[in-house]
Amino acid sequence: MTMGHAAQAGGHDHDAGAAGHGGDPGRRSRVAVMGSGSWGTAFANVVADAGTADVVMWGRRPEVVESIRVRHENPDYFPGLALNPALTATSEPAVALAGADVIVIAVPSQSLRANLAQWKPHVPPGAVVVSLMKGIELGTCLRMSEVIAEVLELPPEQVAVVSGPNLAREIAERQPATAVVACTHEPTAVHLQHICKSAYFRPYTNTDVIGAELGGAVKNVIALAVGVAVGMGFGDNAKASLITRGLAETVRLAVSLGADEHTLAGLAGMGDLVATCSSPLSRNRTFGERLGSGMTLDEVIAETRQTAEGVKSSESILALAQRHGVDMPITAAVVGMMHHDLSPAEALLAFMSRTAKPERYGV
Ligand SMILES: NC(=O)C1=CN([C@@H]2O[C@H](COP(=O)(O)OP(=O)(O)OC[C@H]3O[C@@H](n4cnc5c(N)ncnc54)[C@H](O)[C@@H]3O)[C@@H](O)[C@H]2O)C=CC1
Ligand SMILES: O=C(CO)COP(=O)(O)O
Repeated sequence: MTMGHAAQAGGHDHDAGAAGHGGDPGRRSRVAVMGSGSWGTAFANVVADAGTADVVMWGRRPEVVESIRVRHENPDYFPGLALNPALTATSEPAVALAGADVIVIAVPSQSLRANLAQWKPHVPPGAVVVSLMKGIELGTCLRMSEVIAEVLELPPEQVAVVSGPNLAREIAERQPATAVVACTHEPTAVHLQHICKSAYFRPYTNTDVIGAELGGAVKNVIALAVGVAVGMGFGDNAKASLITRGLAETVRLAVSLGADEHTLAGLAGMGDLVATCSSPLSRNRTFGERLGSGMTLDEVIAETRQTAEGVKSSESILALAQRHGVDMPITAAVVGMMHHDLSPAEALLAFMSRTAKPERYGV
């Protein structure tokens, strides 16, 4: 299903128009979307379709930027798909960031810190920075919003997260979807909700940033495990078991880090987990499926063009869990397969031969 631009443009609320942090209630927002891969492009298009803000994208490759600007198309990620003609693009970070009151970031998680260091001199004071990323930094075990706050020296009310069941291709095709906009400062979340709410994209606010981010990061790891099971030829019982026990270990970690467990029962937790683990569009699930079907890790890596965040983040998530004394057996099995030459068959054996337990423990 692809809806025309006229159909989406009217979908925004007028009751949520209060400006966010440092904003001027009467002024139209300027949104910079940093990253023109799959999700950066699809989300920039959502904001342009919502119609309440001017949107400029930043991308590294001049030819992609030129195509977005002139032909309203991102040929690398969504060939043939018409982007909103109001979307503009640049390959100069300083140009994208100039005058932005909202900065949305969609680069691979492990490159975020280096990108922020380059962008920092151009970030306007008072801008709200929104993470679309679903990863945990290697080494520091920090969530993306924590990396943003640390490098840009921003208070929590200027840092937000958008997460949920948001497979980029479906959203680029303007299929209906929901999401969570999380910020500890609720008026900021409401402002961002206003900026990205359209006829096909329905964001809900939440003040639980920790839960929203951990839900998004851990589901990538569980999707790798589900993919492996699918690749090994297993059916829906195995998938449902991994999704459900994956949610259990996500909740254990998130709650021990201060999240509200209701967030993990919501769109950024269960919603995203179900979408990602069920969809052939998921890069993480596809990565796992290739490994489970007998390809070597090197072969899978060579075939994977886009970011499968769970591969690297599985290590930082397991380190975080160990630091907090949280048991995450599926994550441990994924780390074994991704980083320690554990075969899918060995990982399955390790998981199934764990000591018997009550369903609910350690929360
Ligand atoms: N694609 C999806 O459906 C969704 C992705 N996400 C998250 O969004 C984040 C970005 O993912 P995608 O856009 O899907 O990835 P992608 O692989 O499609 O695009 C990543 C973009 O970052 C650029 N890039 C790569 N290395 C870079 C570096 N060192 N510095 C600056 N830019 C660099 C690439 O050229 C590309 O434009 C990830 O954390 C992912 O988990 C979240 C929701 C949905
Ligand atoms: O986060 C996503 C959907 O919400 C996209 O998942 P993948 O990164 O596995 O494609």
